[in-house]
Parts: sequence; C-alpha cells; structure tokens
Amino acid sequence: MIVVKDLKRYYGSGETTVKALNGVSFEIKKGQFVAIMGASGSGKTTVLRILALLDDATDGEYTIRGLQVSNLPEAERSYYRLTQVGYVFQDYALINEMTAAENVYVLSMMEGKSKKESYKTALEALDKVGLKDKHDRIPDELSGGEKQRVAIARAIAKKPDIMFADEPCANLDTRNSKQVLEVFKDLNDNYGQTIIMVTHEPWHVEYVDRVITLEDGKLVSDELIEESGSA
Ligand SMILES: Nc1ncnc2c1ncn2[C@@H]1O[C@H](COP(=O)(O)OP(=O)(O)OP(=O)(O)O)[C@@H](O)[C@H]1O
Repeated sequence: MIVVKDLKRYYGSGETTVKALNGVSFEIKKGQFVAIMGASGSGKTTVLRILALLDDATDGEYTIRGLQVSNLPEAERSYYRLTQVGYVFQDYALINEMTAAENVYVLSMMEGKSKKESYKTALEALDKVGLKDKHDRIPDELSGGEKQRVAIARAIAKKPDIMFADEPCANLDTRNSKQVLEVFKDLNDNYGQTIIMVTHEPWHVEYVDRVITLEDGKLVSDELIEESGSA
C-alpha cells in the first residue's frame, strides 16, 4: 500500500546540513499497524510528516496505493490530506470551544456533507472509541486520554486509507496510554485500519504488528511482532 524508496530529507545546506533522513526504504501493507521507533532526532517525525503529505522529501520516491503522491500538485495533495488521511498528534489539536461531536464532524462539514449526516458519522466514530456518551462535552471536561480518543474519532470519521499518529501517548499516563493504544488496536484488528505510529516507548510494541527502527536517518531494523495475546 505504501512504498518508500531511498527517501532523503536534508535541512540546511553546506557544512551545516542535517540529514534527517538519509536513504530510507520500506513497504507497508494495507491493514498493518506499524510503529516507527528510534532515539530522539533519528528521523521518526520527519518520515511520518513526509508520508502524511505534511512535508516534502529532498529526494526519493514514495507511493500510496500506487499513486506517486510525491509528485502530486499541491491542490491534489491538499484534497488527499483532507479526505484520505487521518492524523493524530500528541497535543490532540482539538478546538476548545466545540463539543466532542462538533470536533469530530467539523471536517466532514467542510467536505460539504449535511449537519445531520456529519453528526451521525461523528456519533458512530465516538462510539468506536468508547465515548458516545460524552459527545456533548467540551475538551476541558475530558481527560487527556479521552481528548486523544476524540482526536482518533475525528481521524476515523473520514474513513481514512491510512492513519498517522505522532507520539499519540506522549502526554498521557500509562492508564490513558493503554486506552488509546487499545482503541488503535481495535481499529486495526476489527476494521483493518492501516496505522503508522511514531513512539519511543518500548512497551507500546506489544500493540503493533511491526516495528521499524531508525538511527541517524537510516533504517536499522524492521521486525514483525508476534501476537503475545496479552495486549
Ligand atoms: N525544520 C527543521 N529544520 C532543521 N532541522 C530539523 C528540522 N526538523 C527536524 N530537524 C532535524 O532533523 C533530525 C530528525 O528530526 P525528527 O524530528 O524527525 O526526529 P525524531 O526521531 O522524531 O525525534 P524526537 O523523538 O525527538 O521527536 C533532527 O536532527 C532534527 O534536529
């Protein structure tokens, strides 16, 4: 589903050039739940942002479902970002003045769907993350884990091809992190959602199918994880 070939991302020029990604290649199959791991500064966020079309590569190719997204004109990239890709960030990126349901359906309304249809989709998405009964709460009335689950509901409401998550549990305690990871795992197991998640927590590995590890902008290991049954 995703093919990445010799991806490079350099920042700056001359002697001060930072090679954030220095020739990374891998393929990700539809329905995989992949963790991208590695030390701070190894290039994890950079690779995620490029695949999520939030940044451009310096060199290399990447295709999503056979579409050479690296070469798409900006208007198509923007449409793709809005409609085909789900994002979950560490700071939730919710709108404080809106309820959970409104935060979820705002994107769908931007696509031109009716309020009634958007609301129905939002409630279904909130149900999938276990928060249907809190649909009318504003973010300040929710725990960190619940806010992150609203952000996940917002991402899945548009039924994305791929969901990208950058350190989604960075601001959460263990209990809330587990709830968020269980939601991801459920979406992956029961709905075949493809998920690419950046994390630096070793214990998160038990929730994923595969771990790609980066070091200094290069891929240093790529492991399939056996289901332990404990997650
Ligand atoms: N906009 C930028 N300008 C210059 N250098 C950058 C920029 N963004 C990232 N870098 C550098 O690229 C390298 C990789 O950064 P990246 O954020 O991908 O690492 P990371 O593995 O996600 O790190 P962390 O775990 O700390 O978030 C780092 O050396 C970083 O300083």
